[in-house]
Amino acid sequence: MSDKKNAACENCDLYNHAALKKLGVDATKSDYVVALAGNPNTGKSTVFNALTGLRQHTGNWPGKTVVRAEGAFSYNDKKFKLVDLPGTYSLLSTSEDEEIARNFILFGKPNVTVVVADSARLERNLNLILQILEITPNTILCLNLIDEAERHGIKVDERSLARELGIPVVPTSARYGKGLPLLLKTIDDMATGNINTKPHKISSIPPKIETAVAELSKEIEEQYPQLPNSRWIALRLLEGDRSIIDAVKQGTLGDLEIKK
Ligand SMILES: Nc1nc2c(ncn2[C@@H]2O[C@H](COP(=O)(O)OP(=O)(O)OP(=O)(O)O)[C@@H](O)[C@H]2O)c(=O)[nH]1
Ligand SMILES: [Mg+2]
Repeated sequence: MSDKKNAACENCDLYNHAALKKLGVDATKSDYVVALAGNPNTGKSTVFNALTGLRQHTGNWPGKTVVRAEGAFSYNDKKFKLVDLPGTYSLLSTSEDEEIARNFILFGKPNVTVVVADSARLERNLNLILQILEITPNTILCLNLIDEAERHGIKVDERSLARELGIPVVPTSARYGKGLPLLLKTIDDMATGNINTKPHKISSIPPKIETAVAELSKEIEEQYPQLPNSRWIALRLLEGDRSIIDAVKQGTLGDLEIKK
């Protein structure tokens, strides 16, 4: 093979996919942590199984994953712990599985959060995507079920979406392994700091509230220096989020932090 041919091969999907090693449940001593979040029934566990080689329960009804599952893969000689979260429509925990998902995104400090969305029902997925962008800039949108969307004549303009959201958008068809090589590469690039995002933020907050948020987040930071996202917690407290208020009252906010 000529050098030119080799160089082309190194950029092709197949080559990059070959850099993947599925490591099953052995998630010890990982270099990076990656969370899989998203609405119920969008294919999170299907992506998880494809990358780890494990067999998390999948099926065509919502609410299959009820606790978080952990697995691992290595890619380009780096070890990634992958965490499959229960499906959730929002981060304002109203049920136990939503709380599990929210707590991990908030306190598990994942290096990368992949939001797996249903391309055929993108609009209803956007609420959660925007909420996650409020918490972490290290987010990738995985536009899954692209085959289903095509079947329904829906074409998503992923470039415009990436520009509007300010994060990478990767179309996939996880059940058929399509798009996963690019997803892997994007996860790797983001974890190693080679991608800068500019996440879309929900419209600005009135100055009075902004002052209150700033004061409150300063106090939270002093009380709980280990906690990331003190601003997000301050916003939830001002909004009256019951589970966060209770955690502060009972002095268990720090306990929400998840050990890696
Ligand atoms: N056609 C098609 N089906 C898919 C694709 N990805 C996943 N599925 C199917 O969609 C269904 C749901 O997949 P899961 O991986 O269980 O979804 P989940 O997001 O983990 O669901 P919860 O755990 O309930 O939140 C399963 O029947 C999968 O086989 C895809 O790209 N195309
Ligand atoms: Mg699942």
